Amino acid sequence: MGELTPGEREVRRGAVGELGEALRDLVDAAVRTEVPLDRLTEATGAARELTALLSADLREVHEIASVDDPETGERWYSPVYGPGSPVAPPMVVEDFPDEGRCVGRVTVPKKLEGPPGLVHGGVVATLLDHVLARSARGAGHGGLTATLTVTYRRPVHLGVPLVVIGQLVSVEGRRATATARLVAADDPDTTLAEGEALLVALRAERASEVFARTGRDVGAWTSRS
Ligand SMILES: CCCCCCCCCCCC(=O)SCCNC(=O)CCNC(=O)[C@H](O)C(C)(C)COP(=O)(O)OP(=O)(O)OC[C@H]1O[C@@H](n2cnc3c(N)ncnc32)[C@H](O)[C@@H]1OP(=O)(O)O
Repeated sequence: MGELTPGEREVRRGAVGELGEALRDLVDAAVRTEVPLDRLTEATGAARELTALLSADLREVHEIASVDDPETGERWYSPVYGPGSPVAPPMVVEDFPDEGRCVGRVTVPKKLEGPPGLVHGGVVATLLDHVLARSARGAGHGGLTATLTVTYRRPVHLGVPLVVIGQLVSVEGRRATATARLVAADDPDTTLAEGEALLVALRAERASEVFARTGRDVGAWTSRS
């Protein structure tokens, strides 16, 4: 599919979000089901039919989705916040660019479980990484994560509304430092996990090389974004 007009993109984004929600429900059912074997087999056949339906027109692995805007960095299939992603929790993020801050709200479902009943530690790191990079990007310092330090202070439970706050702390040339906290929405004074990251903006020519395979102009990871 070629580039969409803004109107077409909005319509398609709505449909992509609906499919994403339906697939997240499906994934949730798939990881929680205890139905008998014959039902599992029946579901496998139905899932394969659905795959064939969607596979009639697929992007190559590096191609950017027609619903995305690579210049602003919007990713409709982001594994963190993408409305179309079956694997995203998904997190809903509010940006406060003037304050170099962003606030994510998320309730992590069963599919992202680590220890029984708890959120997988790698998922905690992913949520923190996202708000760390995003707080810097919102304030005009787009960059890739060069270092990420995560401190796990308390177990993070599945099915509980969480708030993840990213804050840009400092900028020096192409380097930005940000910190983040993850708390339960009903107990915001108790830090469950915290993160610190160094984000390094790509030089424009390096960004062209790194993203060449997408075939599009991707500006969101350089210092001008
Ligand atoms: C709307 C929706 C929004 C959506 C918002 C979306 C948010 C999504 C968040 C996802 C974030 C990710 O997962 S990003 C993906 C994971 N990260 C990556 O893939 C990065 C892989 N690493 C690299 O590509 C590279 O190592 C870089 C880019 C980090 C640095 O390489 P480079 O660009 O060549 O930089 P280089 O010249 O070496 O260094 C530049 C400066 O940074 C310093 N520096 C570089 N690396 C380090 C380091 N590890 N520790 C300390 N310092 C370092 C250097 O000393 C130097 O300082 P000085 O000499 O200038 O003083």
